[in-house]
Amino acid sequence: MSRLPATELNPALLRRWPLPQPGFDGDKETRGHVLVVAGSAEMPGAALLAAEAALRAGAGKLTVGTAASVAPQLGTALPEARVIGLGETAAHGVQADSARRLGELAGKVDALLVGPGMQDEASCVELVHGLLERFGSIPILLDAQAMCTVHPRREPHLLDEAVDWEQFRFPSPVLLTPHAGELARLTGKERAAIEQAPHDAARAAAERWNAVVALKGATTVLAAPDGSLWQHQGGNAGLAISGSGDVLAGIIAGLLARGTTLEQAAAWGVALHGAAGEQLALRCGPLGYLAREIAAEVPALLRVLAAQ
Ligand SMILES: NC(=O)C1=CN([C@@H]2O[C@H](COP(=O)(O)OP(=O)(O)OC[C@H]3O[C@@H](n4cnc5c(N)ncnc54)[C@H](O)[C@@H]3O)[C@@H](O)[C@H]2O)[C@@H](O)CC1
Ligand SMILES: Nc1ncnc2c1ncn2[C@@H]1O[C@H](COP(=O)(O)OP(=O)(O)O)[C@@H](O)[C@H]1O
Repeated sequence: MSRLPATELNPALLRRWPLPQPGFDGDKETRGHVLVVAGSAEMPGAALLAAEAALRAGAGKLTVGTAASVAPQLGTALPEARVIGLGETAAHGVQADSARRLGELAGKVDALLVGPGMQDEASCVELVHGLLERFGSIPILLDAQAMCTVHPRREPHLLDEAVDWEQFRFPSPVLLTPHAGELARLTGKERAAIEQAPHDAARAAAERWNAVVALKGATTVLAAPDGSLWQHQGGNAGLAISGSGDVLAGIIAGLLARGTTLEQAAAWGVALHGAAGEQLALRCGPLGYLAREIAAEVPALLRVLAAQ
């Protein structure tokens, strides 16, 4: 099969791919309710970064599921959210049976993000499988630890002996947002090999797992299971900062809640994140701006990109 080259994700392309816009009389429900399952005792900040970014991308309503020990602080830091405290494992993960509790929200939320700042791979993977069963009809983004669902590093026997991980595929596409280090870990390849051929790596992962894959880096490559391929060049090295990927995941989840496809949310999310980095570099300097400052740039950029 001939392979088409990657399409450049630039403002002109995004203009031809407009985001769903609410009517002037739309209430918050019309812009979507996003559920973010994220954070742990050691990384509560990742949940805060991702969840706030979802609202900055225009989602109307936000619920966060996080480790019970940090839920009250998260609720105080993010008063716009409903925060559900979930039982914790000894290894600081969210207990897998939390999928049942969160499942009460099925039918009430429009997009699901799982993974930023989560710990305990085994419980996380079981939790994700439980969430996939319950939220299969809405768009799902798996980031960070939650991506281990495609191939757990440790203790797969704890999960389901019948699963052949080499054959694992999502029953319907989800969105994955690995950096090269994560994709290396998930595929068993060397990070250098991924970095040398990111287009091939993203496309192979998308086809293998039946996922839309955003392979993050200075150039971010976006691949769909049907072989479609985009790339985004923009932003700057200041975006390579702790928590930046958590913000990107939140922006994309917010766009998904507004009614975009997985591909469109990833394309717009990557472009908005890069443009936010460019704004911050102009205002603050090329390095040293903080991940927590990225999301606040997004509303104005949405206006600019949508209006061009
Ligand atoms: N405030 C917080 O609570 C934060 C939590 N974070 C969470 O920390 C967890 C682990 O993050 P990391 O992936 O940085 O884990 P690691 O720092 O453990 O990195 C894993 C591997 O990937 C490589 N790697 C890291 N970043 C890379 C990149 N941008 N490109 C290529 N290779 C890269 C590393 O060299 C390493 O081999 C995630 O759950 C994330 O959500 C981080 O996002 C930082 C902020
Ligand atoms: N040199 C660069 N130019 C543009 N964007 C970059 C550059 N380096 C990293 N990025 C972007 O910054 C983000 C970093 O995400 P990630 O590595 O997951 O961070 P973290 O895990 O610390 O939150 C990605 O979206 C990546 O594409």
